[in-house]
Parts: sequence; C-alpha cells; structure tokens
Amino acid sequence: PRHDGYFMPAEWAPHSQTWMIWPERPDNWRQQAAPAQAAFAAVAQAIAGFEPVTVGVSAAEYANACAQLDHPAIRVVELSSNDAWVRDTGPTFVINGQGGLRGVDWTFNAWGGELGGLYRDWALDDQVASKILSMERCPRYRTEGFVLEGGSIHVDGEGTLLTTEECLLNANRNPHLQPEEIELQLSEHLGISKVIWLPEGLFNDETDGHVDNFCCFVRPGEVLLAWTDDPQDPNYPRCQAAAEVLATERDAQGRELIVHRIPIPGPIHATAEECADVLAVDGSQARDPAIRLAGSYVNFLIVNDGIVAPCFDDPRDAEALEVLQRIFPERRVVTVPGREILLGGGNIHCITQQQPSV
Ligand SMILES: NCCCCCC(N)=O
Repeated sequence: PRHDGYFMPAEWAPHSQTWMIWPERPDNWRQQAAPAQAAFAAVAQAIAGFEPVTVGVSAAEYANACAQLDHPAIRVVELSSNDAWVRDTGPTFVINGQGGLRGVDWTFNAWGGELGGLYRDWALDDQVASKILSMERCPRYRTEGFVLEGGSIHVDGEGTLLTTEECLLNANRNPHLQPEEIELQLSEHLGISKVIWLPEGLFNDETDGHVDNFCCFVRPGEVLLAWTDDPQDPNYPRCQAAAEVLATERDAQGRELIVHRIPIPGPIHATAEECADVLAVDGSQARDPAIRLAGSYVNFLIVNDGIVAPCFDDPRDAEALEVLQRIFPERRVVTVPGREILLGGGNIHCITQQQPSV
C-alpha cells in the first residue's frame, strides 16, 4: 500500500476511545433534538462502560451536553459540525502495527452533494476529521476530491473490505472514477488487497445503502448479514443478492465466508407527530410517516470486550440480541434504544468512530 504499511484495523481490535458528536440541528432532529440528545447520551454512557468516549459539541450546546454526559469516562470537547454523524465525517484511523497512528480525512459531501445530499451546507462536517486528528496529534491523509463516508465500508483488518455498489458507485459520490480507481484509493489508504462489492444495502437507506446498516465482519472470515425470508419485503432481493456474492467471493486470505444472519426489525415508520416536530428546511431531508425507515440490528458498535447495539421496541429485538450474544460469546452485549437515532437516518454505528489503541 502507498502509505508505508499503514492499514485500517478491524473494529474488534483494541480501542483507545470512541468519538461521538452531539446532535442539535432542528431540521434533522425533532423537538430541537432533545429526544435524540437523550438517545445519544444513553449510547455514550453505554460505551463509557467499556472504554473512554470523547463527544464533540458546539459552544451553544456545551453546558447542556456536559449535564447529560456526566460520566468519568466521557470527555466533552468543543467541536463545530453541521450534524452528528462522526462515522461519516470523522477520520478513519489507520495503524502500522508498530505504534504508529494516522488518520484518513475523506472528502465529505453530505451523502450525495447536489445529487441527493441530505442537507445543503456541509463545510463544517468536512473539517471534522482534520480537527479530531489535530486534537490527537495524528498525521493526516487528506483525500481531496475523493468522497467517502466511514459508514460505507467495513474491513476485517486482514486486507478485505466490504462495501456496496449502491453507495460507492453512485453518481453522487465519485462519478469521475472507475470502480478500479475507487478500489485503488481504498487499497492505498486502508491497506486493502480485496474489495467485496455487495450490490445494494438496506431498502430506503438515505445514505444510498451504507454497508454498516446491512452487513459487517464479526471476525476474520465471518460476516453478519441483515436477513428477511419474506419475498414481499423490499429487502428480500437485496438480501438474496448479497448472499449470492458472499457465497461466491473469497476474502483477501482466500477464505470462504461464513455468513451469519440477523432479522430486520419493522417495518418501522415515523409517526405523524414525530415528523411534525422536525423543522422543514429547503434542501434538508424531509421526514414523512409514509416512508419506511431503514432500521437495522447490524448498526451496532464493537467496543473493548463488548457490543453496543440498537433495539427498536420491536418483536424481533429478543431474537436479534440472541444472535449477537451467540456470535460474540466473549463480549458483553448491551442494547440501547435506537428509534430516535433512526428518525434522524442512522443508528449507533453511524454516530460513533472508534480510535484504535497503539
Ligand atoms: N440524516 C443523515 C443520516 C446519515 C446516516 C449516517 C450513516 N452512516 O448511516
């Protein structure tokens, strides 16, 4: 790889901390973001039970955030942003296995820019990665002009990257690049030698099918895939297509993949009241009770010795928890209500960014 031996470690590699950003924009979060802030605080507290957390917050929200994040393992720092998706706006940390730590600062365009972006101005979001890397005194690789969100990729730490064509080959990300050129960017920045392309992600995922809401690695050679057996569910063809790829592809080490399955909650819809409380702003993603939300149990974070996963007050919550506990017997699985985060378009993995320890 171009960057002298640096690579993105797997999420299960030890973390020094996890980063989050405090939600506040009223055109993405209902009731001036109060319910979302409570949900984010619950996620931060859950993670803090396993490892340190740093939460970036605006000056205006600093006192409110500190009041809700009062925990010895949580640090609150002032950090400007346009919204709270640090998975996508934060750095992707890379290590060299000899104590080196650096970060990739991808270009960000609010999940599509002028072609379906989720809000108009993303200038502050595009600075988040460099600010976090400065705070950590980490050298930075800036990919000027190459758009990528951290939620659109997963790695096994052994040379394999998992992603979706729906997102990375979307005309609203890098229309100037061929798939091979995109693979080269991933290879050089993350130390990847094999990219596994799933055709599409979860139905109605406003990020254009981020893989972190649909399928992830759970250990080398093993993946977890959101699954439905209902041919009437619009996710059915997406799950079938992903299963087909996962059955035929091999990872960077030549392994066949073991594919675990986890149910999909719902169909989940926002209520009219939940939508009415979101400020309607031209250019910001509208909220509509008729739209099925892309709820997913795959959108969890692996933390030191644990798993922090969303639940949805759904009949499948118990089955999903059993699947996670069976897949990660050596980890404590903690669930946190994910509905308020889902109303904003993502979930626990999307609002977190792990920093590997070195
Ligand atoms: N409204 C913005 C939603 C962004 C979701 C981010 C993610 N990684 O899923």
